[in-house]
Amino acid sequence: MAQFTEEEKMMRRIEKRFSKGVVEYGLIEDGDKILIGLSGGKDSLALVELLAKRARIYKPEFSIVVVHVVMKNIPYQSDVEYLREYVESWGVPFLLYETEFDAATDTRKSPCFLCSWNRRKALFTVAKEQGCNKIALGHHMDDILETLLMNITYQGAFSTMPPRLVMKKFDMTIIRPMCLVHEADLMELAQARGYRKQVKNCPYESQSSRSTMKGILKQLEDMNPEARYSLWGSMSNVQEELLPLKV
Ligand SMILES: Nc1ncnc2c1ncn2[C@@H]1O[C@H](COP(=O)(O)OP(=O)(O)OP(=O)(O)O)[C@@H](O)[C@H]1O
Repeated sequence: MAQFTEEEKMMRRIEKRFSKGVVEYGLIEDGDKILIGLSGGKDSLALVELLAKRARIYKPEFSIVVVHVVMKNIPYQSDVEYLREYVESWGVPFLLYETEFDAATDTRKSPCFLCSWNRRKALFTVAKEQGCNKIALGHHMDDILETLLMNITYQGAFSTMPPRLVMKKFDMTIIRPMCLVHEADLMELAQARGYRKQVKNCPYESQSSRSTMKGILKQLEDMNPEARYSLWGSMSNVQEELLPLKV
């Protein structure tokens, strides 16, 4: 019987969960043109590899293009040449898109909100320019569960970042093909591939509530090793009759 190395086992786990997510949530269809948002972090670097390999398979037939958005007014250095080389090594076209925003014009909104809003706008602009019908983001299962816990705790809403979000108004669909992939596996992949770390020096960056939720997810898994699957399952098993719905 074939013996797999730890690295091969990790890759098989990632590819299996990636394919399951893609099929279960209907993320890729024949004729799709998908724009991948590449931040330079480990998750979107992995997403480029997974989608590039998938695009070589005959069915469904789809094409991909990658964009890295640089926010000129944020002193956040990206190693653009490294990203370009990495993406092109997978045979995928790489685009660089520079934009900026003025945090002083809307002081009611935090710079982080404005930055991510403008980054999202840039992704839509490039997707339209390139004739893409979908935008793929590098969120994984842990990101989605942490957002679920954050939305319950801070927003009082049972919601998260869905694997597939159809935005009718913009004629665009956001997809998260790594929705079932575990972050621990992506960390191993990053090490195995030796991704170059991007210098993060955004003066506004704070990850506090997300890293608290990461800790809570970990505690839940310590209590019940199946907790992540239960949390995930709860999102498609809403028992309305057992909830306090107002009359
Ligand atoms: N500067 C950017 N240019 C293009 N896409 C981006 C950029 N920043 C983020 N994205 C997209 O949005 C997703 C979520 O962004 P977020 O900032 O939460 O991720 P990250 O932790 O910086 O990086 P990654 O998820 O790639 O490890 C990324 O996975 C990527 O697909």
